[in-house]
Amino acid sequence: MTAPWDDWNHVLKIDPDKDLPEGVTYGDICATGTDAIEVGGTMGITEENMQAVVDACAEHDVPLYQEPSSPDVVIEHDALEGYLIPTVFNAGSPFWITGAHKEWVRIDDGLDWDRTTLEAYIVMNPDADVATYTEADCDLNADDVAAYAEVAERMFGQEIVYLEYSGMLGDEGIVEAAAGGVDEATLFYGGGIHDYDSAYAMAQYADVIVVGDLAHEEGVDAVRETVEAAADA
Ligand SMILES: CC(C)=CCC/C(C)=C/CC/C(C)=C/CC/C(C)=C/COP(=O)(O)OP(=O)(O)O
Ligand SMILES: O=P(O)(O)OC[C@@H](O)CO
Ligand SMILES: [Mg+2]
Repeated sequence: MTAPWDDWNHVLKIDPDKDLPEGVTYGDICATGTDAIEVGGTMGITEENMQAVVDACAEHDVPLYQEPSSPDVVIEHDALEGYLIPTVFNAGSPFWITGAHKEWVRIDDGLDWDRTTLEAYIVMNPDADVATYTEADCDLNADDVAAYAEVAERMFGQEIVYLEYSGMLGDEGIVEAAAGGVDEATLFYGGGIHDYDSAYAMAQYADVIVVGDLAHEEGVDAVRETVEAAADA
């Protein structure tokens, strides 16, 4: 079975709690050539700010996915292709592995499983909000990361393994190890991508690179460079 992300190289992650640079519109963001937009962040996420970003991107021609940080910010919107739901394999509490998901299933009896896919996160930057929030054990070497990736795919049938360095550029050796741990699963890499070279370095090993803060801090020309690198790698 093929999934949309089998054909992706590049994803933009738009944080509804952050502004765009002066003069940049959501239309500009959607026209960067990225393969898809994920709307999500760790802190300061509400149904209202999620809705506002999806509304602003809705009329533009790019696949839109919501990446909720908790069940209470999940929104329904005709413009959404689907939901990418994190599960944090190296979280300090099972709440972030299955607990939040159990709550979501319990409260939402109309949950649209056909449009829902999990992302098996391995969180690597101890200083990122997502690491403190989920109390992730980021003290992992290349073998640990490769093994988590293999466990995600083989034991838990995960289609997407997400190596998350949010806020810092990852170690190439670790990204290579993660790629070695998966067979069929799609490897997403995110964190610290800020130009062509950093994008290329990560995209050599990852199937899909995710670019976040650059869109909020630098704008569309910088993002376009990373789209180009992802296609070249
Ligand atoms: C069951 C449902 C619907 C949701 C639970 C989903 C889980 C387990 C969330 C925990 C992990 C999490 C908060 C993921 C959000 C996506 C993410 C990693 C965003 C980037 O975060 P940072 O870059 O650290 O945060 P900011 O940029 O917001 O500071
Ligand atoms: O903001 P950056 O560091 O680009 O990280 C992207 C993404 O992986 C965050 O979840
Ligand atoms: Mg971030």
